[in-house]
Amino acid sequence: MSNGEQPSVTTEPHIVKEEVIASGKWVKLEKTTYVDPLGNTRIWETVKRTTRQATQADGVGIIALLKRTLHKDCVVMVKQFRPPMSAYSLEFPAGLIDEGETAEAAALRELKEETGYKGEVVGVTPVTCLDPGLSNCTTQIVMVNINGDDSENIHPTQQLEFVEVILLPLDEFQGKIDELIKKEKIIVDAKVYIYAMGMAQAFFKPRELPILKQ
Ligand SMILES: Nc1nc(=O)[nH]c2c1ncn2[C@H]1C[C@H](O)[C@@H](COP(=O)(O)OP(=O)(O)O)O1
Repeated sequence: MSNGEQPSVTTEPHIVKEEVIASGKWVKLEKTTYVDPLGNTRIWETVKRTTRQATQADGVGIIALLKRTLHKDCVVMVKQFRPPMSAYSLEFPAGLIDEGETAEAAALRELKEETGYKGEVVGVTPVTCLDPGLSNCTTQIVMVNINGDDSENIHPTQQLEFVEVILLPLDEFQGKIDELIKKEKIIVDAKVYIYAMGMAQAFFKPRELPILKQ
């Protein structure tokens, strides 16, 4: 608050009711009635997927690292036309988790379908939200290593003809994305660009300082 006073929080915020306003095959729009921390009853417009299973997350995103002898490690990316954006996007391979499927199994299945690569899971995030001001959609990001020297991965054949696979070297990830954006009309997924900025920080090596302190 501008006068330095704290608002008097009296209530644990909670949902009162959820009413479906419109529903399609894949998504629905709900009117969410909730009580805010000041005890006021308010309305929020919420988007949900109709496909949510008993699994904790709606889908997975896959950070797949292609490792090959005598090559730089590359991140396996996909470019595809996304109707809601009316544009091509650059994303990590991703997809919805099927009923009864684990995030790890969904990641390996989607990676194979979208890129043709067979990978090995090396890590998985907790359930994370994607756009919490708009929707309850959640994802788990699965880290996958691909042995590019394996005969199965030398000429990978993808099953989705409208998905283009793009390999970007990990140590130049942000620069290569910036080059792509300059060259073609493409929208980059926020998860991808944030990962790229994190990688740029991780690979940044200060030259001037001989002694590094924390
Ligand atoms: N919001 C959506 N609208 C649609 O018309 N169709 C949709 C939506 N979300 C998913 N899908 C369809 C498209 C595919 O046929 C299937 C599975 O998609 P999946 O591969 O799991 O996920 P993405 O790669 O992220 O599209 O669902």
